[in-house]
Amino acid sequence: MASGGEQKVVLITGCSSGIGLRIAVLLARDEQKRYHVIATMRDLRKKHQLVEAAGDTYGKTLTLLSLDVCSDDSVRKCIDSVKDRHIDILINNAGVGLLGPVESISMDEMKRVFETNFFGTVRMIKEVMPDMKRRQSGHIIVMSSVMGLQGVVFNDVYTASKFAIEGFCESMAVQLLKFNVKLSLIEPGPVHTEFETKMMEEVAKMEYPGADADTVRYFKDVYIQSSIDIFEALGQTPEDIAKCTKKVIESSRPRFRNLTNSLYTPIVAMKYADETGGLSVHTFYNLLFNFGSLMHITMSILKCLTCSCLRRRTISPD
Ligand SMILES: NC(=O)C1=CN([C@@H]2O[C@H](COP(=O)(O)OP(=O)(O)OC[C@H]3O[C@@H](n4cnc5c(N)ncnc54)[C@H](OP(=O)(O)O)[C@@H]3O)[C@@H](O)[C@H]2O)C=CC1
Ligand SMILES: CC1=C(/C=C/C(C)=C/C=C/C(C)=C/C=O)C(C)(C)CCC1
Repeated sequence: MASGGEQKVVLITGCSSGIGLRIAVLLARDEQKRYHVIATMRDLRKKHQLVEAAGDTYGKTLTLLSLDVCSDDSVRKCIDSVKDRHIDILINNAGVGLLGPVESISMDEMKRVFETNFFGTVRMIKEVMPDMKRRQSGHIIVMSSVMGLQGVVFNDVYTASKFAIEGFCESMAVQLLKFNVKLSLIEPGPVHTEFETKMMEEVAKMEYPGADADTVRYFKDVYIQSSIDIFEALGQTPEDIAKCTKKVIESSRPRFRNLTNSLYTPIVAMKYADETGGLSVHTFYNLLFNFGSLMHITMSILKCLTCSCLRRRTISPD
């Protein structure tokens, strides 16, 4: 038990892999044992990776519960099973990606993304926030994305789901401040997790019916190739994001927005440098369609351009 205070109860969604798993393990392994981690996942048959990574913290500072963010029943049952429903820190991490030409994506697939990324997070906050407000304490963390701030071609629906959650949180944060409840967004750029692998597997097997041949070619031959370069040049590890999240939790005055990748900051900065939106739209167009083959070099230049001023605006894992 932590000396000089109670352990904080941290509930995390989507811990079967990737960022959620790494946050759960990092907090459970805290040397001062300041956290009791409730790691949740929708399918407990996928617990092995987490259990292995948790090592001897499993059953001590880390416990496992089943939770599907898309189900009212599952969320209610899970929170009711927590002692006194007391959660100090809620980490909304569960999320799914969706990539490809909009013409070939069914409305049901699009709704599934919003059900998980937007309504799933809202459902969790709705369930946990009233107790936090009553206690006048708590911290809600939301795993957003750089795509919550800026659109990326062929990620139209995923981007929209993250924009939606950014808008929701930006509104919510003001009210919560009145009740001494903190709300922070974490905004990673590309991160090497199953998120990336799952999407690449999808792309390999999909035919993209409904989209014309040129669009499919731009998507597969131009976007996907550039995206691979960008992941290679700028990709962070899930451990990096876990460290950034821990820093935000442990900060005495946590920021509302937390970009994690200083190499991606110049890309986001374009949005704020030109409020008409022209700069980002035309730069992205040029990067993709005019200098596509130079993406490697472009990414290197981007690294050089990342001045210390921009670095200071991100939360670094170290
Ligand atoms: N990887 C990246 O480049 C980036 C990711 N993010 C965000 O980070 C978060 C975590 O993604 P990441 O770790 O990369 O990807 P992973 O695919 O590795 O992890 C996603 C997790 O969400 C879970 N999940 C999906 N649907 C539900 C649901 N209905 N209920 C509960 N859990 C669910 C998955 O569980 P299951 O195994 O059952 O599918 C899995 O545990 C997401 O919100 C994503 O949008 C943000 C920026 C960049
Ligand atoms: C292709 C391309 C881009 C791609 C960015 C990517 C691939 C970002 C991935 C972010 C992820 C995976 C976020 C998850 O939430 C840029 C840089 C906008 C520039 C224009 C061309």
